[in-house]
Amino acid sequence: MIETTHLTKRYGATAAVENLSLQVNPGCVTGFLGPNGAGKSTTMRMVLCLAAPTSGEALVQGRRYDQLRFPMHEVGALLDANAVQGGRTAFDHLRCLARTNRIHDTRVVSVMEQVGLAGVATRRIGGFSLGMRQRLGIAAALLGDPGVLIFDEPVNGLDPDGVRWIRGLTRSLAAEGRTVLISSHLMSEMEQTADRLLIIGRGRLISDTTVRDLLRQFDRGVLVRSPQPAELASILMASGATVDSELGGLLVKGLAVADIGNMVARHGITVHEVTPRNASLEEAYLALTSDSVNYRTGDQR
Ligand SMILES: Nc1ncnc2c1ncn2[C@@H]1O[C@H](COP(=O)(O)OP(=O)(O)OP(=O)(O)O)[C@@H](O)[C@H]1O
Repeated sequence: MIETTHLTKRYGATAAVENLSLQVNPGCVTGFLGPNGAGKSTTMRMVLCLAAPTSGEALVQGRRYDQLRFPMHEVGALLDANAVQGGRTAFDHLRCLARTNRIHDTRVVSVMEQVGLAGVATRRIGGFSLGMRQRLGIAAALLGDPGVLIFDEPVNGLDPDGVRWIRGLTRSLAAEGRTVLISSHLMSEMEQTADRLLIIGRGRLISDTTVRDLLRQFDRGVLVRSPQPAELASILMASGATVDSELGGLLVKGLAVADIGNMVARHGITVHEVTPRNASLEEAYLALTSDSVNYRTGDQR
């Protein structure tokens, strides 16, 4: 588990992270979302003791990262895939890391296979594409078989096959009972990968929710078309739903599709269409974070 309590980081007048208290639990993929400059990377860096909090604390498995004796066995992290020495081969890079935590070479071979880099193990990292570096960073994170994984923008630079691979990998790591925290700007990807969402803006927690609950919160109703609109509307409204005329039909809020179906069947009303108009995660996210965006282009104002 990852836990932060009143975590704060200031750089001069900039509050990168402000009084952030959150928990990231095992057994599910937690998406860490927020606009540019929201404080995601700074939070992750404080969890990994790469940046010192101005106040508050961040713990992994109940301890500060710098108190862990063999940290790679407890926490694996990918923060910046380019933070590697280009002159080393992929295998040597991982072997050097492995030795600092007494991890055997056989594990290096096995993680290289797991991330699909076995065929380029003896190539220098300097010639790797961003996607290959991301895979290498993930291999490094997995070396110690840790219970906690922290990935900052892991799908950056990955092709669609790679994106799908990360999705499967993170979901299976979570299914094994690990704690998995991923930051990303790709909402469609998060919709498919994450169970829980921690959304921050300007360093503060905006929402601690699940993908399902967030989508429900921004539910835009169900469009129902019927040749008996007035009769249908009064039945739906009598059950507490809100009904508006829209797009040549009725836009119903406050009732699920199944409830509407049961109701029209019970009252013998003919319907020609029942379409849920779900918000996408991207729409819900944009609505939630619209007040927290730091960087906006002229045409978005
Ligand atoms: N070393 C630093 N010195 C000064 N300011 C910093 C430093 N690191 C981060 N910041 C500032 O802290 C704020 C949060 O930055 P951070 O990189 O954590 O955001 P982020 O959510 O990861 O953004 P992005 O999605 O763009 O990667 C920004 O205003 C950034 O400019």
